[in-house]
Amino acid sequence: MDSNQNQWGSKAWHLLSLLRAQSPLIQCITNFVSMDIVANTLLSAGASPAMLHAVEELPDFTPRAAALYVNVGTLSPSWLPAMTTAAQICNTLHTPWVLDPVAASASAFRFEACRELLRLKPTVVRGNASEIIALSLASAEPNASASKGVDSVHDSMDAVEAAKLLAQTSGAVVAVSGATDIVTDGNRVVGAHNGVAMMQKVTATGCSVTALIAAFVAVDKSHALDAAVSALAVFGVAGELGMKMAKGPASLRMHLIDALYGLDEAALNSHVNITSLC
Ligand SMILES: Nc1ncnc2c1ncn2[C@@H]1O[C@H](COP(=O)(O)OP(=O)(O)O)[C@@H](O)[C@H]1O
Ligand SMILES: Cc1ncsc1CCOP(=O)(O)O
Ligand SMILES: [Mg+2]
Repeated sequence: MDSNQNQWGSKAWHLLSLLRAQSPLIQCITNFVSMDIVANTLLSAGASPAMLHAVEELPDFTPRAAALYVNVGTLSPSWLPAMTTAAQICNTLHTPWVLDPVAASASAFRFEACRELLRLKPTVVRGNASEIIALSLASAEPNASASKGVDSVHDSMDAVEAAKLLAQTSGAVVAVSGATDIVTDGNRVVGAHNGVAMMQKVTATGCSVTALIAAFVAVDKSHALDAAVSALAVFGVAGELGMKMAKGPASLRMHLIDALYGLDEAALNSHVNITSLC
């Protein structure tokens, strides 16, 4: 193993250890499908999740969160003001917040909501390749043929230039999940090669890894790219370890969460596979 791998392994372990020690409160405004697995992912990693989305509660609650996670998966008009208000509170308090633009191009309403949220300066945006490609285009209209609902029709490597462009125009660190997870700040591009294909067969694994990115950013606000890469690698390693015990998607879900909870330094160091892509 080369020294870069050792450095990434040490960094990812350091951040996971901080997360376990600090147990940061992560406010999640996320879709109905994902609520259970997102909360269990955050708990097993050491964070403290809370699913709150009533606008009336935000002035009291959002300032207490160490990070905010916003996910538009089951967006409705009544939820959007909660998302934008919570993001604005975070910006005022310099609290990091992370956006998951699920199915960004599914409809004009959702596409415009994602663009409005992007204007509120998320710290990190994590999507699959189709979502990131859709959002990076200059067009004011979504291209419906460029995606299939919540699932990607592109490989993550197809989205490298789109991710760089989106990072440059939004100011966010942009992460694209897939066989290779890609993370860029518009300049550096890093690839995390962990995970197993079966993770795509468990609903809301993408939502879960975005929430995990929020937890990692909560414990290292000033290094969002490193935190995002580490979270993606940790989740991918948990998937690899979980897959050794799993018989299919349902048992992978259970074993991935168990593997994340039990992940130790030796296993993380020996599995982390992160490279610089430019
Ligand atoms: N072909 C693959 N090989 C390994 N890991 C994968 C593969 N596809 C997706 N993953 C992993 O599954 C998780 C969810 O990613 P993805 O399916 O791209 O997100 P989404 O659910 O938002 O479409 C990520 O942790 C990603 O690294
Ligand atoms: C199936 C589905 N429908 C609306 S949100 C959602 C979950 C999407 O989760 P992910 O983006 O992690 O696959
Ligand atoms: Mg998704």
